[in-house]
Amino acid sequence: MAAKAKLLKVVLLGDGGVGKSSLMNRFVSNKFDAQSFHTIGVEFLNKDVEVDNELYKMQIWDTAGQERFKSLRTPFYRGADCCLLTFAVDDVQSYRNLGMWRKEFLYYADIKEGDSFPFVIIGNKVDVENRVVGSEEAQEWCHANGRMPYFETSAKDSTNVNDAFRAAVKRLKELEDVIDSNTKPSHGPTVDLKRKDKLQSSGCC
Ligand SMILES: Nc1nc2c(ncn2[C@@H]2O[C@H](COP(=O)(O)OP(=O)(O)OP(=O)(O)O)[C@@H](O)[C@H]2O)c(=O)[nH]1
Repeated sequence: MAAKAKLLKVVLLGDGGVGKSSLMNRFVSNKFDAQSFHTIGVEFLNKDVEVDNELYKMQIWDTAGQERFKSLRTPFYRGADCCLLTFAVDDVQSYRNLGMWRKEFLYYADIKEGDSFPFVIIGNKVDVENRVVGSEEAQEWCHANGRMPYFETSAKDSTNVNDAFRAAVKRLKELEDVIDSNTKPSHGPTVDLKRKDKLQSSGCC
């Protein structure tokens, strides 16, 4: 019998119009709609993936980025296993808002600032000619804010979309490995690491 896939709740956040729905649809159905409408509330789709010989069912929650839908999206943050924070490389305000999105997620997911949590940052729309956010600048921000993995994607032409979603699973596994190795018996001082939410940021990768 085939092994059962582990269910992972993945939340997609970012300003309205940066391409969250388009990324989800490209990843799950390999489709792109140039006339994509704003999301109202949340929608989710599932996709099975294999990472390091393990099966995962990624349940991807696409949220409405517009401020007026805040109360509709925030109840869905709790229980998330990973979070993809998205901006568009041709929209500097969406890049400046990354910190706000991170804070909003941690607050409503009830995760303490400084706790270890698998975020991945996505700079979408790299196919456009008028990009205004540079790669290095974005990478530096990711490094300074918990060494989060950074991917530049295009939902339109598929660039890096699979890799960005899979990176969320890999990041989760990396942080779990850090927790596992920290909870193995050692001869050092005893620290209560039974609960994931007590682990401080490990700052790997
Ligand atoms: N050129 C280009 N356009 C894109 C890309 N991804 C999305 N778009 C377009 O950007 C617009 C907004 O895309 P959506 O996927 O609806 O954006 P969203 O982040 O889900 O927006 P909200 O639902 O309002 O939060 C649509 O016209 C898409 O076709 C991309 O990679 N390249």
